[in-house]
Amino acid sequence: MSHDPLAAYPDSMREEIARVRRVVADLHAELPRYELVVWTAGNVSQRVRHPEVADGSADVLVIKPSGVSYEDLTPEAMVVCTLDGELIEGTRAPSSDTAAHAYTYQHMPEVGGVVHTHSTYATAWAARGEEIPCVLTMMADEFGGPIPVGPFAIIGDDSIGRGIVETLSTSRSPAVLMQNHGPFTIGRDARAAVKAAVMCEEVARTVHVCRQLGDPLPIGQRHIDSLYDRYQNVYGQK
Ligand SMILES: O=C(CO)[C@@H](O)[C@H](O)COP(=O)(O)O
Repeated sequence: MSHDPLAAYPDSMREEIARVRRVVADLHAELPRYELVVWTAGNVSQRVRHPEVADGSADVLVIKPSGVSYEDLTPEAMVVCTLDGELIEGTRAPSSDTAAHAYTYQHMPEVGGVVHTHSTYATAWAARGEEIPCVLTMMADEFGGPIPVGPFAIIGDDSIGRGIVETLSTSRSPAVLMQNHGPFTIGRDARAAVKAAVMCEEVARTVHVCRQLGDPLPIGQRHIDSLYDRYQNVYGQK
């Protein structure tokens, strides 16, 4: 009889994992569509919460397999891991950034989605280790201030995840520019994290272009707070 790696999880969680497989597979197509990646250089994940373990310790994450072309990322190709980054279900190894995603979920319980790209303009700011100043109303809306820089960290252990959490735990921004590497974004779900990645690249480009023409004008903190509050709590279809 074949072994079911998800057998220990409640039926409702297994159904949610199947749904999130489709969500995460579909969202990966947004990365090349918005020109945030080349080749396979980006990844998306979403948390699935265990309905009977409130502290999040039994949650899992769904992420793409490492090094697989975006056109081959079907729901069945997605990989399910624990929040320790251990493989639960998948036919290929999970993304090489799984440890960073997992650490973020472990230490930021409100986070439901994580995205990593090497999008050109945001990564250029990361290469300089300079935060993107909040000089656009669009930045105040989505980021609530500057987009911060996280520490230089080498892939392979928890150091990237630690840098993401240390930086974003003291910022309203859903995006962090990991020095010399590129942007990581978070959200209440994977779609929100993908939106943050799209908006991060857009404002990185706009502020870069602005800086070619002169010095951008600052926005007063009172206005940044007001814009952020409106966008986060009023804007759009509720
Ligand atoms: O930054 C890196 C490698 O340095 C990774 O983000 C890869 O570029 C994408 O890796 P996979 O998700 O395909 O494993």
